Amino acid sequence: MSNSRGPVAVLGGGSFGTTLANLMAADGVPVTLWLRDAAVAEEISQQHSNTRYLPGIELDSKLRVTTDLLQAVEQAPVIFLAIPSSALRSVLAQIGPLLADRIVVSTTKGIQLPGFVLMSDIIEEAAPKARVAVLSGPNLAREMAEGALTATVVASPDEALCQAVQDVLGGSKLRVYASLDRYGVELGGALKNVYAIIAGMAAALGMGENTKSMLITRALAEMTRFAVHMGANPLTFLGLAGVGDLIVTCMSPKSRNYRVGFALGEGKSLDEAVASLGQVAEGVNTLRVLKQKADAEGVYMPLVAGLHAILFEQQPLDKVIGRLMSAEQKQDVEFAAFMACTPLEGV
Ligand SMILES: NC(=O)C1=CN([C@@H]2O[C@H](COP(=O)(O)OP(=O)(O)OC[C@H]3O[C@@H](n4cnc5c(N)ncnc54)[C@H](OP(=O)(O)O)[C@@H]3O)[C@@H](O)[C@H]2O)C=CC1
Ligand SMILES: O=C(CO)COP(=O)(O)O
Repeated sequence: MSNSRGPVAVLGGGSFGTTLANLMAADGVPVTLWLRDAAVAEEISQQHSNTRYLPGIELDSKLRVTTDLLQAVEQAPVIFLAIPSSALRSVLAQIGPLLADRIVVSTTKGIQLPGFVLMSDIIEEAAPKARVAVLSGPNLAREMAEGALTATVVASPDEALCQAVQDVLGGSKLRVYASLDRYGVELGGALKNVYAIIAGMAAALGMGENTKSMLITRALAEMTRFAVHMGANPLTFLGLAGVGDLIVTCMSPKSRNYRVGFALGEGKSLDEAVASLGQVAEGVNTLRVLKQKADAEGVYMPLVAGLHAILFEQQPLDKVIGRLMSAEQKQDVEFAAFMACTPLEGV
């Protein structure tokens, strides 16, 4: 069934699934994109476009598409998942046993209830015998689809698995770095969405460049503090899946989470902001899950608490900002103390 460059299946025909599948197809990898909407499948196959999610992008004519989930995964030793976190369980329920011994790569940047469930947890529950990795980095789909150069991280303690994903996905437009810290990479990808909402809000409110820099830097401190508390390697957050992804999502109006924040800063309600987007912004749900977990674990996350207060506790923005600015003044990079006692390998 396998060789070092495919065949590959990509599940999910939104912005990111279409982009990843298209990159690999253009690079000569045999790839099948699965999506549920027959009209979109027909458009991709006949017109080589996906106007719902990537308007104006011409897709490679070698990209194969299907609405038959079993057919997509049957012959693929490597399977990428680009399904929103809220839908991952229902998709995997249809194919779990088929995934035994396959490489399954989650690109989904969300966390789900009950508790604090990562996408890799959901995959391992549905497909206990799959070889699971996560992929994360500064990867705005639209830019990648336009051919901009970027890099990403594939993370798993299984080095052969990482190598297989590097072989299949790495190409002239995309460098794929490996990491052993799957947990840290997955947390980085999910957590930065929350801070992108805050950054979008700050931009809409006309806040200064110093303010934006402070926000991004303190966001990095906060997400690292949480992740280290949970068992991740702090050094992961200095890499592409940490600071790399945080910078791009907090600075770019192409990020859907940033756009939700911007709409909120313009005075729209959360429902209006999400509805006008028409695509998934994982940060809204992640904020709920993260706040609950940070409280339960006793981790200090003032930015998360502040955004939660604005979005879900009806607290006025100026009061929240006032509280953040008057909080006790602490040490900079205090989380670096962990680095001295944390091994460099993945955990
Ligand atoms: N876009 C990006 O730049 C990046 C996104 N990601 C992550 O990838 C994940 C997917 O995001 P993205 O592609 O952007 O999302 P989009 O909103 O662009 O697309 C969502 C896709 O998921 C499909 N979908 C939704 N529910 C189901 C379901 N129950 N069964 C099958 N398909 C379903 C949608 O199908 P339909 O149209 O039929 O509703 C659509 O094809 C997210 O977790 C995101 O954080 C990661 C890196 C970059
Ligand atoms: O994860 C992303 C870029 O790396 C995409 O971010 P958004 O989901 O906010 O668009």
